Amino acid sequence: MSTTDTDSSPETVLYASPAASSGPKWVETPVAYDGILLAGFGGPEGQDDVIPFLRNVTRGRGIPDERLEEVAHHYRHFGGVSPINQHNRELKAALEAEIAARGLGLPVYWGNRNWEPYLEEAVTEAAEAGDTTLLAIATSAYSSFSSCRQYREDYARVLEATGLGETVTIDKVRQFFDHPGFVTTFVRGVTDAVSAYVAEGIAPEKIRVLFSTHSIPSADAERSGPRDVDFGEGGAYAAQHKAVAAFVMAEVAAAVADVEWELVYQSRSGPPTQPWLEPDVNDVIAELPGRGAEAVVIVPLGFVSDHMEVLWDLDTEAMEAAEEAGIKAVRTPTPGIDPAYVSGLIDLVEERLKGTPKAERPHLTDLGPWYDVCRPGCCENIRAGFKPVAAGLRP
Ligand SMILES: CC1=C(CCC(=O)O)c2cc3nc(cc4[nH]c(cc5[nH]c(cc1n2)c(C)c5CCC(=O)O)c(CCC(=O)O)c4C)C(CCC(=O)O)=C3C
Ligand SMILES: [Fe+2]
Repeated sequence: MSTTDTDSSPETVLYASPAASSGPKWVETPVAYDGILLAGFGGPEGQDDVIPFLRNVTRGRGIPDERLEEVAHHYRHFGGVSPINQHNRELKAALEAEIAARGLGLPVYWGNRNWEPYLEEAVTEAAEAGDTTLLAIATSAYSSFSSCRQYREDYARVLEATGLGETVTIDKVRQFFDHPGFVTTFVRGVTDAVSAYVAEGIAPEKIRVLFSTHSIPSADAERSGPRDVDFGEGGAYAAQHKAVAAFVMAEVAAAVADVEWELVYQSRSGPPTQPWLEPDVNDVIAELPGRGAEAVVIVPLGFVSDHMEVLWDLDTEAMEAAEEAGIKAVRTPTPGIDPAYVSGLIDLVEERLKGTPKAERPHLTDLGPWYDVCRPGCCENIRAGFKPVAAGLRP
């Protein structure tokens, strides 16, 4: 399987033209970006925010009220506060420090898709400062509607809503699932966890590593990534996770021991009649003792920080499942503001500023380095219908 650009030569990296309204839409020379747009998911920061936030997230997608109540309960348990905004404040500060250390002189504007500060405010602030050629970093590493295209739809929606569509362009860095900066935390976390179990006297054959990511509708998964490349069952989304997990486990085998692993899914929503990616993390944990496991390492491979999906679905529910199953369990860290992750994100910015050829771009799996510019139809979602997107190749 190859992921060469499908409608241009594999070596060709395309860049947005700074002038959105005139001239070619895409050019083949690097762009002098003048600001970074840090795009977050957003989360509530008090009990009164919880329901309005959930309505924002599910707007137009027909999530039943019962499901909203169920999810509201997870937030209420933590005082109505998701840690995700605080993570992004810290990430913004860390990115600014790295940019300053490298003398790049780029401001970072932070905005969220679903809660304050909204992307609208960030883009308006950038435009007011005269920073109109923006490079977005979304806090999301893989390809799928929810993890890539929906961010691009929101950039387009915000440009329209603010009336800045003719003055501001928003490009994005490539999906970074296999960039060393993102993967380092997971390699270290799994290596440490497996080593600790072995040091406790647990044989490697009795250990299982479960890589967990957000479940998505199977139909979205099939459409993840560029339209005309076949990535097998689960599309690019599943293929990317499996490739990164295999890389991590090869590192663990070299450092400690060979350990069995599996990709599992969490946080499913939507009606039971709609197929989503499986198996569920808790179902697999329940079966582990019957398969000879005594200890499990849970790896939040799909997530960049310890937000609600990690705190509730893994640290609360999956830990309970492990206790019920009578096996030992640990959860490894997310990248958060790991210096390797922060510096990796700025490497992604620099490769765009410099126009680093694809062949020289760091990537740890055969699937990468991923596209800078999403191809037409990439990560489409037929349920949500067609909406305009930014940061894509014009059809
Ligand atoms: C792939 C993926 C990521 C990873 C990529 C990325 O990070 O972007 C992600 C992240 C997140 N998802 C989050 C929260 C929610 N996701 C929901 C709903 C959904 N997520 C989906 C997918 C993903 N989600 C899907 C297919 C749905 C259902 C339909 C829909 O709405 O598209 C709902 C609605 C209620 C429910 O159905 O559970 C909530 C509240 C938070 C914030 C956590 C916090 O506050 O700390 C974060 C970081
Ligand atoms: Fe989600």
